[in-house]
Amino acid sequence: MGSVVDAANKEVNGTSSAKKPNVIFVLGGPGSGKGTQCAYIVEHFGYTHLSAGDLLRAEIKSGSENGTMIQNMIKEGKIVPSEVTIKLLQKAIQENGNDKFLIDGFPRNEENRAAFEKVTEIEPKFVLFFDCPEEEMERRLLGRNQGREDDNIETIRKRFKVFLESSLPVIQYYEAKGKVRKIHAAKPIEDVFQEVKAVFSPEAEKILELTNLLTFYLGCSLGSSVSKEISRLIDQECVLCSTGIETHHHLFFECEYSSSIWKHFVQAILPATPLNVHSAAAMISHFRHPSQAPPVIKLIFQSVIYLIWKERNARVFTSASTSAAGLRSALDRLIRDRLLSFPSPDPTPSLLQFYFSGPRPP
Ligand SMILES: Nc1ncnc2c1ncn2[C@@H]1O[C@H](COP(=O)(O)OP(=O)(O)O)[C@@H](O)[C@H]1O
Ligand SMILES: O=c1ccn([C@@H]2O[C@H](COP(=O)(O)OP(=O)(O)O)[C@@H](O)[C@H]2O)c(=O)[nH]1
Repeated sequence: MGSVVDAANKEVNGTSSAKKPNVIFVLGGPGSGKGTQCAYIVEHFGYTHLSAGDLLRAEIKSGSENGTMIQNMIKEGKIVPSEVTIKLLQKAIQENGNDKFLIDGFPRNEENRAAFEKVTEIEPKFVLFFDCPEEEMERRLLGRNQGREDDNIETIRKRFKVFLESSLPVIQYYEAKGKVRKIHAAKPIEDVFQEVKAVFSPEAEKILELTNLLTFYLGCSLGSSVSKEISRLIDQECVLCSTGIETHHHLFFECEYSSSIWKHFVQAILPATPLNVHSAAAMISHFRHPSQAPPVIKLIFQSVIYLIWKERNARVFTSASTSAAGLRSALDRLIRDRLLSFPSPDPTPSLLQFYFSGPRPP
């Protein structure tokens, strides 16, 4: 077992992403507080802050050949051509010794996003989205007082329009991938940072790792709403076993209740009980089995995590609870129903037949 996990960990760490910097896109309307919160994140979590707008303004000041073009675009609230901004961002990343960056105010449209991904081959770890009503953003920008040529009411209105028409679709693109962490940004600075801090907490990092690994290995995510809800877990006594603190690791893998669910699939389908997200990933990636195995295993992992999470919520928010045996039966039904809807590969046996070669609930 150890060797399989080691091999998979090596594979996870050895992917090209290990050499690539860790990037978080910080998005939100003009004046939503991106720069302000980035300064706090830098101080608390050691990221390097790269503001695309600041880099463009520095380029104007440097007297570069693009300076006048950039200045005119900013004055009009328009988006500077991708190649100019991406070159500046790439240079800033390369010149910096850090390996984790907040990219603030970029990508501002779909073209920015696609070009950045193509040129740098960097996928953001997640997108921090500061959601703030226009009236509040307008008030803040008019009071910003940094001598910016674009902080006048006429340009501000143009920037809002560009944000709605061009930048929101980028946020929606990442939302569909379960990567957006939305922050309610209309509150006082310290309150906003409390929300930001939760996104960067070790537990949130772990669940991000869990969902990213599952996405990576399973080829599909748990769904953005489930991932978002799971990331809100707070440390309290585990409602499934009442004997541990409900961390993600405990809830999904260590807890007696959960491990009894996993054990149900051991022997016939899974080689061992997954101990953590890495061993889960290892099993998925190193599974040597007939062609039917990968989709079935993928479904088992998704279904177990989903039903454990549902059971946890039922216990936290209602008085209902299901025994481990009851959950195993529900899981069995869920998996069979899902497998019935899968197209059957040739030649037989079907996915369902493969699943039935495993154990049945007692
Ligand atoms: N939560 C907040 N409440 C009130 N004012 C804020 C808040 N966050 C930022 N500001 C102020 O609003 C202005 C715009 O903030 P900034 O961080 O520059 O926004 P952005 O980078 O999104 O354009 C600044 O003057 C800043 O001090
Ligand atoms: O990737 C970027 C970032 C900024 N800008 C330009 O720079 C201006 C100011 O952007 P910044 O992020 O500094 O400020 P915000 O509008 O978020 O307050 C924008 O309106 C755009 O004209 C751009 O073209 N591309």
